[in-house]
Amino acid sequence: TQSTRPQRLLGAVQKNATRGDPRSVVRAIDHFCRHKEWAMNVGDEKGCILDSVVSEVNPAAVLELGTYCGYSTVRIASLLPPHAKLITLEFNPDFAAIARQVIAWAGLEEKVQLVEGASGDWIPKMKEQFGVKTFDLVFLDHWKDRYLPDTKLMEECGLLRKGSVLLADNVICPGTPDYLEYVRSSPRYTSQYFKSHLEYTKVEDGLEKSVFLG
Ligand SMILES: O=C(NC/C=C/[C@H]1OC[C@H](O)[C@@H]1O)c1cc([N+](=O)[O-])cc(O)c1O
Ligand SMILES: [Mg+2]
Repeated sequence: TQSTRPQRLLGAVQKNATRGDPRSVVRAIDHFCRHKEWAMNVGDEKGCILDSVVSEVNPAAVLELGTYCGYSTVRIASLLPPHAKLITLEFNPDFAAIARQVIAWAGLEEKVQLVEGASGDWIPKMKEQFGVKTFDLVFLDHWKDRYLPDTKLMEECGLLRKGSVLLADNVICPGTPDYLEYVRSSPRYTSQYFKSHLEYTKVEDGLEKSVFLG
């Protein structure tokens, strides 16, 4: 039977990356996506911006919305201080199954909790299920029409504190216009756009970094 693109991406990791070496996993996925098959990872160019924000925030608690194959999960987790935790939500069970193996190949299972299900269902349960108080950093990379409702939900559930950083992928392509309008016009956020390109292409895209002011 025909393999899926995520399965072929995992194969490229297992073939070309070194077990326990997150940077080699990132490099193997980028090579696969640039030279074999495009896939919707944040990619190397926007990935560098992601790395710089993670390093600047130095978060103890991170939430990622939209795991896909675990590329950004590995990038983020590889930069976390000891005892820091990353919870990543993925709705699609096939993607989740691949991501678990990519995260394991990178040797980052201890730092990552992958949760399968819908963000709208899980966000209200974060505190009781995972003992989370607030998130220092949230990376939004899931369905583009869920960025705004899920951000409002995180506010309502008290998951954001003064200084929490939201970093959103694809604010230009595919685009998240309602989210962008909200974080840029709300007095509760200070927002900054990092211009870049859609992963592995010359199409404009960018990341929006928004600091919650409490
Ligand atoms: O839809 C995107 N991401 C959300 C993914 C949604 C699907 O994967 C996770 C979720 O379970 C759903 O099945 C996306 C799309 C493009 N794109 O160019 O179409 C580029 C990107 O960086 C993206 O994150
Ligand atoms: Mg994306």
